[in-house]
Amino acid sequence: QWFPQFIGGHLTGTSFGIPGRNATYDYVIIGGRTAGSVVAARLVEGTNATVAVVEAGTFYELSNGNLSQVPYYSQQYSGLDWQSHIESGMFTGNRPLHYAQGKNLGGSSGRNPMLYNRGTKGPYDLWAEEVGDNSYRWDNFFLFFEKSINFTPPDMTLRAANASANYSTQAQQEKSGPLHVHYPNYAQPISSYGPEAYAGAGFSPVQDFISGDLNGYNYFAFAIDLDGNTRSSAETAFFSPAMSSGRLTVYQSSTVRKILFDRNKRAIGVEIDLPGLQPYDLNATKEVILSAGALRSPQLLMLSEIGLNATMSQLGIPTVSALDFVGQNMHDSCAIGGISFQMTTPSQTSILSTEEDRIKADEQFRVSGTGPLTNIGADFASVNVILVATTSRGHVTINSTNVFDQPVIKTNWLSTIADQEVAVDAYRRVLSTVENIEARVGDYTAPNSTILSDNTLLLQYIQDEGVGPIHHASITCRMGREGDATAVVDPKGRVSGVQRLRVIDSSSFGFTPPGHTQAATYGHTEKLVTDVIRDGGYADRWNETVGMG
Ligand SMILES: Cc1cc2nc3c(=O)[nH]c(=O)nc-3n(C[C@H](O)[C@H](O)[C@H](O)COP(=O)(O)OP(=O)(O)OC[C@H]3O[C@@H](n4cnc5c(N)ncnc54)[C@H](O)[C@@H]3O)c2cc1C
Repeated sequence: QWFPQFIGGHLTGTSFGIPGRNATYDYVIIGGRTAGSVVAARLVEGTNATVAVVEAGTFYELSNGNLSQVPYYSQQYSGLDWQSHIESGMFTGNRPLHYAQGKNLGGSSGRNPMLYNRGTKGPYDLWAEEVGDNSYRWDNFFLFFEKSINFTPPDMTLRAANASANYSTQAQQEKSGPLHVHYPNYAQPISSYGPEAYAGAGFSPVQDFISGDLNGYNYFAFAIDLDGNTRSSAETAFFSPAMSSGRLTVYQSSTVRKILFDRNKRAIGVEIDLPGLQPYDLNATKEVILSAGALRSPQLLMLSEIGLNATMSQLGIPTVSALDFVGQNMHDSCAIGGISFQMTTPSQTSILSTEEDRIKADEQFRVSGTGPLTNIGADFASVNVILVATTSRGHVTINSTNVFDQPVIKTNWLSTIADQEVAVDAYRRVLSTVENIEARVGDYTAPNSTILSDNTLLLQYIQDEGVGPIHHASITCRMGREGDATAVVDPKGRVSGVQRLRVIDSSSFGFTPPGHTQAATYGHTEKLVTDVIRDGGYADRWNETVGMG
């Protein structure tokens, strides 16, 4: 049972840094979300170092309670988000669009709808080639995926008989990590029509979405903890358990304004802003690790004098390291809408439309861990279209020296002919699945058949009304081979031109595999933190405690 006043077995308040007071740690981590939580936990486990995490948000269990924890409500939030917007443009019908990024311990893993999948094999091999490090090859990288997760097969005694999910024997063996990956105890009624609909459109079943093949249909797995059927996040799985070590200190609701360097360009700490207090410093005797995510890691590098000379000189920021590609090269998936139609089965929303339904579902969730609240509302027959391997590239930059001002985000979705053609073709392909859904009633409500039959009109419709974020930004501090002038970090995540500073998060990928990005972020972080530990001289202890050769 969850007691909100306890985090990781401690009263809240234990293991917390004292705001306003300078302090010194071996490692200072900026951002306690997905990557930052994993770095903190692995450093505590694999070293005897002291570690501080500075996070602008707080524990989502405290600030957002059940809404963050119960799968069905997982996309509702208050105060957990940075409220960023992307620059509107012709490819998004000039609409202002919110771009979510979690602001809490556990990060976007505490704010996302928890889908867990891993991308396909080839792109990992490409990542390895791009950066000249074979650790990123699928066969080698698998070790890092496995380290994070604890897989549980679907419980078919609780799911409906016509909602069985495939999973591989490989998945079954993945039991040693802290992040729970599981199939909900309830499937959306429409999903039972999925196999027939997708097979009719020429797709085949895949054994799961974590073994390196995404080309086919199946149910998604989610980061859900079977014990309570609540969200399993980087905070619950990694961060909070690590707090019991006594060597992990968290500064919550605290925003890093700047990374500090000595005259030899060595990162020596961070400057923190907490409203109502004078700024104060945390010193790092070994390294500063930047894990502020794909939108805010480049922002913080630029505010810390690392980036494109032209941008920074306009704002009067001097340069410690002139790196032209900070914030450039942003890879991002985008949702492009879908096809709406009426159906005879209950939908995600209609199933809980009355007060009585909600009370019943709540009781079912609490008493037996079953029912609609265990499911986020999307299985595999929701007819959303997402471009997962895009060729359009965006960027992130700054127009202010204040960390509390939003970074400028330009996604440029659908700006290449290739992405435009795939978008139109994807709608056609989806159309052929929808044709086969027996539960569909009548014609489509949107887009109408005139638009659907004309490529130009359809593309315009997608740009004006369909395209939007699914929040998978990455590579804004791109990893490249040592000496690559277009890269920001090397294959160990070390920032070029300075010392003792690494970027470990989704911004420092070398290539973004198709699919959702949290599994790649967990794997990438597990890989880079082994580099931190080895470079810190802790290899022996690491091998002994974690068994990594
Ligand atoms: C709404 C949403 C839905 C998503 N859905 C899915 C999904 O279902 N499946 C999936 O696989 N992926 C999903 N993703 C993507 C996935 O969650 C991210 O790719 C992943 O969490 C990125 O991790 P990260 O560590 O790079 O960044 P984040 O998790 O964003 O962590 C960055 C942390 O740094 C903190 N921070 C930033 N600046 C500062 C500062 N100056 N000082 C202190 N702290 C700072 C932030 O508050 C944040 O906690 C989703 C993302 C979002 C936002």
